[in-house]
Amino acid sequence: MAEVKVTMEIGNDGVAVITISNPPVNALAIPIIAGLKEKFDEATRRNDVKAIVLTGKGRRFSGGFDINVFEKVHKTGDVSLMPDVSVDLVVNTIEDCKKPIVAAVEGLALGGGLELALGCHARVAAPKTQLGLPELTLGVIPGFGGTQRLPRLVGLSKAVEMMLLSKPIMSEEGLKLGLIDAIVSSEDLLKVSRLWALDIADGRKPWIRSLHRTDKLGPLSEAREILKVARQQAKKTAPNMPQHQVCLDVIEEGIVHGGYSGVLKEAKDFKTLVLSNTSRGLVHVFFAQRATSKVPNVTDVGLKPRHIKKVAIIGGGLMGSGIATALLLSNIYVFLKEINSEYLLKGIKLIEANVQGLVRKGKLAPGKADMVLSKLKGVLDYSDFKDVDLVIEAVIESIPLKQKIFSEIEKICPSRCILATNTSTIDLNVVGEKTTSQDRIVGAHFFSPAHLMPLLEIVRTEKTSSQVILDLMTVGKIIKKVPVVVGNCTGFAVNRTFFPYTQGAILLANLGVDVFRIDKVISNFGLPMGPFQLQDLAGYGVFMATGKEFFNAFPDRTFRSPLIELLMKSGRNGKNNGKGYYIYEQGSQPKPDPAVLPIIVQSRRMTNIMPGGKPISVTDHQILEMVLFPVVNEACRVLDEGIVVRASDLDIASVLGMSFPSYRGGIVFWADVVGPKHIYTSLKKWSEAYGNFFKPSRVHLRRHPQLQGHACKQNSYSDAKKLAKELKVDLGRVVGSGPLGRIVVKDVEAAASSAVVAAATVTVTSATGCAAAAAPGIELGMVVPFTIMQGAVNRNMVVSLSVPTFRVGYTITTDVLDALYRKVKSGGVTMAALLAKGNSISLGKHPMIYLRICGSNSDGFNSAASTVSASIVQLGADEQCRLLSLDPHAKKKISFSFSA
Ligand SMILES: C[C@H](O)CC(=O)SCCNC(=O)CCNC(=O)[C@H](O)C(C)(C)COP(=O)(O)OP(=O)(O)OC[C@H]1O[C@@H](n2cnc3c(N)ncnc32)[C@H](O)[C@@H]1OP(=O)(O)O
Repeated sequence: MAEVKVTMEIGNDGVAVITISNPPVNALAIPIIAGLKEKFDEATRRNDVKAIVLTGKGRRFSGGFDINVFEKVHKTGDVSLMPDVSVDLVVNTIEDCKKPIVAAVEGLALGGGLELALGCHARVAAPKTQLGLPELTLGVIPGFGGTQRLPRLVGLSKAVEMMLLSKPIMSEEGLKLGLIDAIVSSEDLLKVSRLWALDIADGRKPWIRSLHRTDKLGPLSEAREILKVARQQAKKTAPNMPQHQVCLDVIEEGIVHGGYSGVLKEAKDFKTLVLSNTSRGLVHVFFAQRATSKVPNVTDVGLKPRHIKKVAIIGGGLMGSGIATALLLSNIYVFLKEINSEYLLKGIKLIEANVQGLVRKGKLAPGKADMVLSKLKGVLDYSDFKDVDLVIEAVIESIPLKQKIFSEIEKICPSRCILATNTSTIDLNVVGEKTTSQDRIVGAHFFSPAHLMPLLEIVRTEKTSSQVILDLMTVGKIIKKVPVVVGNCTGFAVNRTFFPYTQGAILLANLGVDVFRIDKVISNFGLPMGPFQLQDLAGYGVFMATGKEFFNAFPDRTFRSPLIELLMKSGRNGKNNGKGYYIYEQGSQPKPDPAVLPIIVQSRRMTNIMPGGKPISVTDHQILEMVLFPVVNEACRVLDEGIVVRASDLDIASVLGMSFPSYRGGIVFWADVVGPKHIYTSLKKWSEAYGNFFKPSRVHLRRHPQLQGHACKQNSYSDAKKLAKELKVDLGRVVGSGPLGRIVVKDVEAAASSAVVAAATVTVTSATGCAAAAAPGIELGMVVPFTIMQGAVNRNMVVSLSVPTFRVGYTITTDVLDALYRKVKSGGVTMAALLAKGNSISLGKHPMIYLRICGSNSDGFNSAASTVSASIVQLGADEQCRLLSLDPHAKKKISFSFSA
């Protein structure tokens, strides 16, 4: 691990170069701040030092104050962990230093990094260096004097814009604004900075203390006007976030009472904001987003991403054209395939419109549009698919059509080619059923509009290879998406978690609550629109189609309402035809349509769920909870089934896929703040009053410690911790079953198994309800310790059986399982079928284990199929597997289809 340190070198010219070294971004960690203080003090003291240059190692000046310290403050509530940098280091040590200090800035100077540079007496930068104060995105304000010095260097308007929008500028613009004094090549940066510092020392260049300047602030009345407009703007754009208004107040303090007074207020208000829930939520999102890049058995097994140069998209509709646009914008060649020239032309036009739209919004230079579009080729057959690296199918949600396409592309595309589907609901095993390339099949679930929405849900099955997942994650990053790897289930992570969102709102409407009030409550909470406006936007057809999937998958907890059908019958189709719950007219905001109310009344009559036939009386707060708690309830199930790698992945997915407010930290984080107990008791109360839709999942209670995240991390026994490290299990996701909820070895083993993608075809449970201790061998009639076996078997599946052996209580060589699979694969037997057969045999041999149908109870052990099968491999029952072939359409039938 690279050392976190500050070094100082003194040259013969009498210039001390102080260098920050804390890779990868030279964050200002506590030891760095202490090191800076020490080196600056030493340089000031020493007679052989005439001037000082401050720089960062590795061509990055600094990414700002160490955000990990915020996290520590959030966990402990101890704000004294924040050192006094602003006055002690930046004002007293740097700005008021008796020797001139020049910042040599390269790569990036963000947040506290830029603030250190602002405290220096001049700034020399390399070309294309990012300069910004993005602290507001973390729920705080600049805290090392940035609110005071930036306006004094670039003027008030620009400084307010940079801070409130958290938008960095490049050094080229910085030079024009006066933030940077000179731009020189990277090679000359230190040389020029040293000379600059000496020039200041010798009076050839001005010695400027930014905090003392007032020339760019303008008259007070003008400044007040700028701040007033900014306040009004922030009220609209950031209504639930305190840091915007505080930032403006602090700037005003400095303008009215002087820079030093502003610095003091800034430091004080910064400490208050660090402790706010907004900062907790945003800092959580910062780390959660970065954590999505770390996928066990994918990103930590030494695989290298392959280069994806050419991509074929099948289907030029809204999704296909959006995905194509995103790829083209990142210089990737795209073949867009349609079934006839009319559709193809339409698809190409949509892409052109997307690109032009970006030009209009200033997001793409006009000269670049042609270059982007030159990488697109429309095709009507597969002849260009022979050397593509990735195919993304984006046709309508029809199983037979998708199956046909996949069996065709499997034959045409090279064997290395990734075969991806953009389905939002259909089981991937079903999509790939007619192929033998299931290891290359993966879900690439984009969100509409695909060229703008940041989330890419990567859906893997138990057969998708790690290499394919890694490649798709890499493409996702290249096209500037945040890829989140999830498991295969109805709706995957985002749609599955949020299906109760619209349903809850419709249920409330049927209970007599006004739909426009519900929308208002939700948008006041921070989502960009309420659930009814969202239905209008998505189109009722989409809503009906996905709704059906959820009704089928989770009949125990879906609410059926005729409302959407009634709306459609009345000629409404949402935004598509300008008429939904709202009226949509060109150029104006959607207006609530009172004419929709009789339709809602009709729906209420038909569902007849209002207690005593009267609308229920609820507060706005209750409305919010009745819409969102069922979502939390489903999130618990999604976590429990291991659909996401870690709880925070669901937070990111909810923020980026559903626009859940980032300052609330995402759906799981928010639930944690609200309190799992309150959520559980509320759901229980409502389920008693209004039915099963609200029934708290059985996993909910078990998940309490999990929702409290870090709490359980500190509450695990050391042997459990050791095992978690070995099995790469995130303890934050583990439910403790030991005394006082502490995590014991057994819990880690169980988590290791369920964290991996759900094989999810069958669930198994033990009649004893818990795992037995590890046995030295398996014998007839024994209770199979499946929770112990699960994790190991699954992990081995996921790394494509590349690990030769594993040990879990006793040793089984995966070669055996591997060899067995190879043997039966050619006969059309899938791994799932093999495992299912294993189950059935185990079932016969071990009476203490029984199977249940998947979906009938989500509290089962999803991945146990593999476990029990491992025992079968051990018993050498291979010849019976040949006969089987799994029909993924009929997952539910699996447990009936095989007899021991
Ligand atoms: C008092 C002060 O006013 C308060 C502050 O300074 S608050 C901090 C202000 N600074 C920021 O907000 C910048 C935050 N960082 C970023 O925007 C981006 O990381 C970046 C533009 C610097 C670099 O982006 P990129 O090259 O894509 O790398 P990215 O993956 O984001 O980060 C690399 C690693 O550095 C870490 N990192 C980045 N900035 C960090 C910071 N300020 N503190 C601690 N860690 C940081 C990331 O967590 C990540 O760690 P990981 O590899 O373990 O996941």
